[in-house]
Amino acid sequence: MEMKMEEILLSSWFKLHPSVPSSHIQPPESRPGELLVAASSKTIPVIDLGRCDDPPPHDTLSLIMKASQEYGFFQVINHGVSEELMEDTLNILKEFYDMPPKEKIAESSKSPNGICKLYTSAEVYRKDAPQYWKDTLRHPCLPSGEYMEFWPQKPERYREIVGKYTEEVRKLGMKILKLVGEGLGLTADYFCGELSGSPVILAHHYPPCPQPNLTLGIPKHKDPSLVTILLQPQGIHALQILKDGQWLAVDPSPNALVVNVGLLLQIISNKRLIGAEHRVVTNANTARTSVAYFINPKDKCVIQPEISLITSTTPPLYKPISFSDFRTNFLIKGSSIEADLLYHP
Ligand SMILES: O=C(O)CCC(=O)C(=O)O
Ligand SMILES: [Fe+2]
Repeated sequence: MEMKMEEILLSSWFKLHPSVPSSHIQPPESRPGELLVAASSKTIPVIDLGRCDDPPPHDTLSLIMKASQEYGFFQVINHGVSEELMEDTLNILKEFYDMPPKEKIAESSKSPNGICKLYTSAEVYRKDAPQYWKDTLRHPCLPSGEYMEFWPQKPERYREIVGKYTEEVRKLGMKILKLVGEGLGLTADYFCGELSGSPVILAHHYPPCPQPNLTLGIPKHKDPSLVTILLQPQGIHALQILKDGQWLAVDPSPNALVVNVGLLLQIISNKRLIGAEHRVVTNANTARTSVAYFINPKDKCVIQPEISLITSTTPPLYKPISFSDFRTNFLIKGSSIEADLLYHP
């Protein structure tokens, strides 16, 4: 029997189960075992962007490049996005997820082609595979405001707050991409045009889970973006990154945003920068809402190693692919698309 969307949404039914249903139990090798988790003192770098203009100017740049080479992940503080706006954005999304299922679905189903939508893992992952412990609201957030007429209108201030947040976080993203461009020896505006022309927002909601050791919020993956900027609440250690075979928990710094290199930037930089693998674990006590801002190219952009980074000793590692093909393949295969794009797997 087909289930209705409002019955599928995890945020609607999780309270009904005192234990994790078999559909959501991960196989033993994917479970968030304790053994691989590094000591909590070992975490990703925190970079102070407020010092950007301090001499010597290259300090921030070299910290960003180093973190992007060694971790593919860092947190930024004094990043220019207002604390109040960050709090308002997390709160409005919590309010969204607290609405009755039918209302949530109606508010996120306004676009004719499903570009703005609310989904649960059953819809994007194979239905016969183990499911993940989250729901996601996804929609474009173009600087031009295009598609905003399809965004939720409830909670009442959704468009105002998320519109303002995505505007501010874009400025931060472009600042970081300019520094990365400079660090790679490219022109300052290398990433400014169509390569960063199609940002989207993914607002995730992970309800409390009665048996966190059996489930995952998001499985191990690299982001299909140039760069992702993540807003997350304080006090919950849910995001983990894979570094040298160990899972490192990201310890949310006060008022920080998390920045990570996506697979597209790894390809364009011919692997000078790495898109680190990461995952999200669940917890028994507190619901977690996080907001990922993906800086994505326009569909027609061709993603390939930048020619000026190719030398006789550093030949291109990846085959060219249009972003629209990349996106379609990523939906089917996930991060394993990386191996398909290699010239010499
Ligand atoms: O919720 C998080 O902490 C991470 C989300 C994430 O990895 C993603 O949206 O790709
Ligand atoms: Fe991710």
